[in-house]
Amino acid sequence: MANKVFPTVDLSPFFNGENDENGKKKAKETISKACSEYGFFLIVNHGVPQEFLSKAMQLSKTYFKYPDEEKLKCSPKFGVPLPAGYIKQPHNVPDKNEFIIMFPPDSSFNVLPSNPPEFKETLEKMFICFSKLGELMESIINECLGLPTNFLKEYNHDRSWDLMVAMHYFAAVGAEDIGQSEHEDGSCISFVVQDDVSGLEVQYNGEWIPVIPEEGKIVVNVADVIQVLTNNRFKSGMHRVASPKGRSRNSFAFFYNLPGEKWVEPLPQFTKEIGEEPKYRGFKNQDYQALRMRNKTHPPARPEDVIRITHYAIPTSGNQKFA
Ligand SMILES: O=C(O)CCC(=O)C(=O)O
Ligand SMILES: [Fe+2]
Repeated sequence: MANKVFPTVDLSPFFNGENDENGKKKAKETISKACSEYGFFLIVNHGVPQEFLSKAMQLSKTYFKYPDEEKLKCSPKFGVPLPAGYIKQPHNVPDKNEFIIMFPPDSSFNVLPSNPPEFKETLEKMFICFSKLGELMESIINECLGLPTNFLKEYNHDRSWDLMVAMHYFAAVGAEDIGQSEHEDGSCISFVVQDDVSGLEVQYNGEWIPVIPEEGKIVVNVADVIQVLTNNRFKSGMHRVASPKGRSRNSFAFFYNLPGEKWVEPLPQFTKEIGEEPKYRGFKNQDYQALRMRNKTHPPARPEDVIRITHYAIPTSGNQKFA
């Protein structure tokens, strides 16, 4: 079954030098439409070889099958600002998953597995591939939005806040189990590589639409930072991962982030230059990220108390949804 809603964008024109202007234009139109409606699309010919992705997925599956005592050898270091390493969700949270979080390969926070052999090196290589892909996607989105050349690149110049997560979702046991609860990503742009077990779903027109796994395709979504900068022109899509039935599921997520010290607010191009009121008050990225982290460390009793980007929304008559 192929994806009904989410379009596939061929990125090959962006690797062919200057000579496929038509191909680039088509890709940008598709991306712009998807981002203004629901924020998700898929990419092919993205420059990350399929054999490499399959190998990474296989190594990740092997790792997560190890007994806990082996996996716990990668427990996060004490005293780090953000935990990197192996983490299993506590029993009292609805999300039934475990994962390895990593920062850029040169980060001293990383605690990466020494088994299976080659897993660590593969994760590090993958991080670098995704970081490059993030730069490319950011430049395409910059063009889709008609921003000055290199605007986003200069604004988001420091890659040390990027992170990658190797995820393992446990097969469903109870009816209310969820793989990952509904959320929007707090990044600029996110990438997901899924195995062949479905689960990722995006909210669109009040329905949860599955993003069907297709070999070789990488899922891309624009996230909260882009939504705020563009004053909602591009949407940070709400998504979740359903609990896999019968067998477990593996995926990789890469978050192309904005450095913590950056100020985020709707850009003049999407507000005063076009006569629109800003839909968000400005904030320092790290303050928002800290609130999101608190959602995880101290989950609020009521789902409506989870801090999302709407925390910064300015309630106006034209912004009823956020009031
Ligand atoms: O595993 C997936 O398919 C999606 C993961 C995700 O949405 C996330 O980690 O933010
Ligand atoms: Fe996500």
